Amino acid sequence: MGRRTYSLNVARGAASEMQNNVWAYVVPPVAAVANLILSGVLSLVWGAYAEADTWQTAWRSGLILACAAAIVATTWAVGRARKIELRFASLLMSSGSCVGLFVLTFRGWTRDSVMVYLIVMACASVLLALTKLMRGNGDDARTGLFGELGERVKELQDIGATGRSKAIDGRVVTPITMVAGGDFDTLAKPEVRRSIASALNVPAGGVRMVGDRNSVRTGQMEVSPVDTLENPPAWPGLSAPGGSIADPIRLAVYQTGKPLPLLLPGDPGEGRNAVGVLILLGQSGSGKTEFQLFLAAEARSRRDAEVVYIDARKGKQLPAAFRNSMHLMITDTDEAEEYLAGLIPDVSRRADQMGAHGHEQWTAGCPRCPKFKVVIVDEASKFIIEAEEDLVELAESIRSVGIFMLLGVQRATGDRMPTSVRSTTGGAICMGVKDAAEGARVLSEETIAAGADPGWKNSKPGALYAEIPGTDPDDWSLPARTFKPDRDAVIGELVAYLTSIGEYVTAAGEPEASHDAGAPAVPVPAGEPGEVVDDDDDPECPPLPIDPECEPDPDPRTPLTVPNRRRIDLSIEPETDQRFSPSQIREIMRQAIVQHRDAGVRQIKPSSFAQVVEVVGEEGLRPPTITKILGEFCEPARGPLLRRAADRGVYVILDDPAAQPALVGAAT
Ligand SMILES: Nc1ncnc2c1ncn2[C@@H]1O[C@H](COP(=O)(O)OP(=O)(O)OP(=O)(O)O)[C@@H](O)[C@H]1O
Repeated sequence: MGRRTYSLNVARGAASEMQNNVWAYVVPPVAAVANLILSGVLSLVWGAYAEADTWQTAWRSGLILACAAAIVATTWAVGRARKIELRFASLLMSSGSCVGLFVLTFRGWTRDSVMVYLIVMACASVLLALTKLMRGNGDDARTGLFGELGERVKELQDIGATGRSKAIDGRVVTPITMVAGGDFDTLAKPEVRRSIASALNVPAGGVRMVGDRNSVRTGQMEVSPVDTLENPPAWPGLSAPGGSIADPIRLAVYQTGKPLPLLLPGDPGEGRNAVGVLILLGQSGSGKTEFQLFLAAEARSRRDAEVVYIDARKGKQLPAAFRNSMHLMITDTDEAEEYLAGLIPDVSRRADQMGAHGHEQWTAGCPRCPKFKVVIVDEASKFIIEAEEDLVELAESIRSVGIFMLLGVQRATGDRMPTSVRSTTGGAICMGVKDAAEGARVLSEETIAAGADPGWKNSKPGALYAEIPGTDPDDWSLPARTFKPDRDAVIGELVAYLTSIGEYVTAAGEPEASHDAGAPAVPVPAGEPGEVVDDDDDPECPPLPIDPECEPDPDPRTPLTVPNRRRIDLSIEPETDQRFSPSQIREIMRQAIVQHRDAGVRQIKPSSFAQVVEVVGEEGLRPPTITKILGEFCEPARGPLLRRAADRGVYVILDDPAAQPALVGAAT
């Protein structure tokens, strides 16, 4: 008795309430009968059958009238929140009781008066019972289309106001404004989000509360009814092969279907910082390796990036074609430590190089900046612990010199990820971990408070939350997922691209990595600042358009060294004070290359033209000019006569100027 059970099924948009409380139905008729008995007793001792004088009758009836008025008024007031049916039935019940009590007490019982009383009270009891049975409590939160959700919404209305909901990208977005003095964050509590998720029967992570950064009172509730990340999207291919590393890298897709862009360099124009060090947290099996492979392949396919992949644990298990595609692949712990230690002096070298031409930070498209360096360190915990100071120093300094470092870790506990390192990182990506608390080690409080819960463990590999510069902070608590892994396709496309630009060559049938690390981002125009450029104004030889597929030498300012080896007679005699036009210089160099080829020489370097320099003179053929001209000879428009070899600053002389460059297996 007295137990109530609810069964709620909001998913069907209906709710029902079963009432086992029989008192609710018994009390009204019993009370009506008790009231009748009471009126009989009162009529004998106080009312119609008592020998009362006028004064006694007056004050007794006055008292009963006052009590009756109080009962009727209270019934009316209390029933205000109830539906009109219940209010009417309860008012009929109480007023019927009061009128009946008064009339039967002071007029005496007649058959008609008793029958009228009984009929009215029976009617009121039936109405009450019906209302109870059919409409629950008969109040506004009665079972209905939204069941208890209506009650929750009503509660919400007491503390704030909801705006009109909109469906955006598969989510239902509802603006909420709290009452003055209210705090939107109270809605972001996990228990509130969970009860809303439960009421709506959506996944726990399907309810986000995104606060307004400019107001503590306003925000929006986002409900994602369907988990669109259940099936990861198919890999759409490399996002910008041959493009700049400054172009967004497409690695994952938000739950809303929007791509998650990864922008590694900074952009002062847009007020965006370079990422510098990025932490990738995820337990074993959460999809870190696939993420790193995607990222490495994407970065390697950008013309101005140099990619170093460090995986001392299972690097040797990675496909050979992938390993050979990297500029530098390190699979040995000692070598990795040595490399990371060497990055510190590299930072100051790069800073000097950029500072020399007045750049405060790495700038996309700058011909004098070194290539953007992408260093991916899988299983980085070991290095983080052993080289904490070095990593802190790197994290503080690499951002501006065009280095990005990804540190992949499985745990981010204090012993594996010191606060000193965590506080200097420029972003974090959290894949599946044990629970939200583990994720909170790398994600911000706001992200977790808004509803981010990366506790997928390894049940949803590739699912992640990303806090990275260049993304909307409102999206930091929005889950995303990497593309469905397809290593063969990723590596195949990368190798095809590298082959097409001559940076993936094979020797004896085995792929070889190209090693042009440190080369300038784009071809360097001839001449230093202030120096007279020798041929730009020459109408006979307009400068060729810059071809990203044929990059110049790493550092064209390196002075030429004349090797001690057999010279080839070019049959050109130096003429005193003779000045060569740019087109003549090119012709002489072309002849030199052809003669080298005829003599069986397969590769040349800028230093191979020492004899030409003797003829033309240093003024006409400075090192940057030689580099530029050699670059031009790689152009399809100029033959091509050469193609860049895997080794830095080395060019392969092509047998047939019309031959396609960079065929796999071509001689090096
Ligand atoms: N987006 C994705 N969708 C579906 N499966 C994925 C996705 N990303 C990765 N996987 C799969 O999840 C599994 C684990 O991925 P991966 O090896 O990258 O995890 P990991 O975090 O590197 O694990 P470990 O640290 O143990 O190497 C692999 O079978 C991989 O193919």
